[in-house]
Amino acid sequence: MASNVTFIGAGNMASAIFGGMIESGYPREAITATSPDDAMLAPLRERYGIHTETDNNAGVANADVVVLAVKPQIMHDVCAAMRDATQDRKPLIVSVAAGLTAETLERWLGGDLPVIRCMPNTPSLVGSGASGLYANRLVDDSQKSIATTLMESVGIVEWVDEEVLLEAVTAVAGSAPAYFYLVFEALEEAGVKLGLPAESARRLAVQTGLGAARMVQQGDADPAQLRRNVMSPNGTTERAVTHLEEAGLRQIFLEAAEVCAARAREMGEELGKQ
Ligand SMILES: NC(=O)C1=CN([C@@H]2O[C@H](COP(=O)(O)OP(=O)(O)OC[C@H]3O[C@@H](n4cnc5c(N)ncnc54)[C@H](OP(=O)(O)O)[C@@H]3O)[C@@H](O)[C@H]2O)C=CC1
Ligand SMILES: O=C(O)[C@@H]1CCC=N1
Repeated sequence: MASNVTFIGAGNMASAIFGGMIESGYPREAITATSPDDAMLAPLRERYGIHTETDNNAGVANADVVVLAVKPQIMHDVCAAMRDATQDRKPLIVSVAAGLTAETLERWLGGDLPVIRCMPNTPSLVGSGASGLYANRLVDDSQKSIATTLMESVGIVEWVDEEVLLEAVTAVAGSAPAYFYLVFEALEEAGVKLGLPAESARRLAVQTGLGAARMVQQGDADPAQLRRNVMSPNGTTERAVTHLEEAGLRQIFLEAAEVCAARAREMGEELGKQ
C-alpha cells in the first residue's frame, strides 16, 4: 500500500511535487496538503482530488511521510506547533526548505526522527526538476526509496552523503534556474539591441538553451566538446566565447555559486539558533 504523504504548506514546491506524484500514478487518496487558508486549498482539492487540512496536526495524524514545504523563516513556529503530533506518529520527515539542517529540524520537532533534506528547484513544476537529497542517521533504505520516488516524479535526483553538499546543490541546481533566466533575459536584450523583435529574440534564445541542454543530456559529448563543435576556427562563436572568457565568466559563476552556498549556510545558522 502507498505511504500516506502529507505536505505542510501547499505552495509552489509542494504542488509541483504532489502534482508530479499524481501524474506518475501515485494514489491521490494517499496525499494530503495543508494550509491555514482553505481558500487556497479549495482549488487543489478540485484539481488534484487530494485531501486537505487547515490544521497541520490533523495532517500529520495519519501521515507516514511529512513533507515540510513552508518558507524557512516560519519553519520553527510551524514545527513547534506540530511537535506532539509528530512525536506520536514518528513519520519520515522530508524538508525542502533552504538552509535548515536536519539537526535543526529534528530538534524543532522534538528529536529522534528520520529526516531527509531535499533541495529541489522550480523546474519541478514542469517535471524537469533537479533535486539533491541527504538522509540523517535514522533514515532506513525503504524511506530513502520513498523520498527518491517522490522527487523522481518531478525530475532527477542526486543523493549526497554529506549534508554540507546540499549547499553546493543549492548553488548549481536549487538557485540555478534563476541564473539561466538571467542569461535568457540578457540574450533577449542583446537580440533587441541588434535589431530583432523582442518576441523573436526570446524564442530563439530559449529554444537554443533547450537544445543545448538536450545535447548535453544525451551524453554523446561533454559540454566543452559540444562548445568546441560550435566554434569554427576564427569564426563568430570563437570571438564571442573568447570575449566571455576574457570578461571572467567562469570566475563570476564560481563566485556566484560560493555566495549562494554561503547564504544557505548563513540562513541555516541564523534560523537554527531558535
Ligand atoms: N522557490 C524555489 O525556487 C525553491 C524553494 N525551496 C523551498 O521550498 C519551500 C517552499 O517554497 P515555495 O513553495 O516557493 O513557497 P510558497 O510561498 O509558494 O509556499 C509556501 C506555502 O506555505 C503556506 N503556509 C504559510 N504558513 C503556513 C502554515 N502555518 N502551515 C502550512 N502552510 C503554511 C503558504 O501559504 P500563504 O501563501 O497563504 O502564506 C504557502 O502556500 C521553502 O522552504 C523554500 O526554501 C527550495 C528550493 C527551491
Ligand atoms: O532563493 C532561495 O532561498 C530559494 C532556495 C533555492 C531557491 N530558492
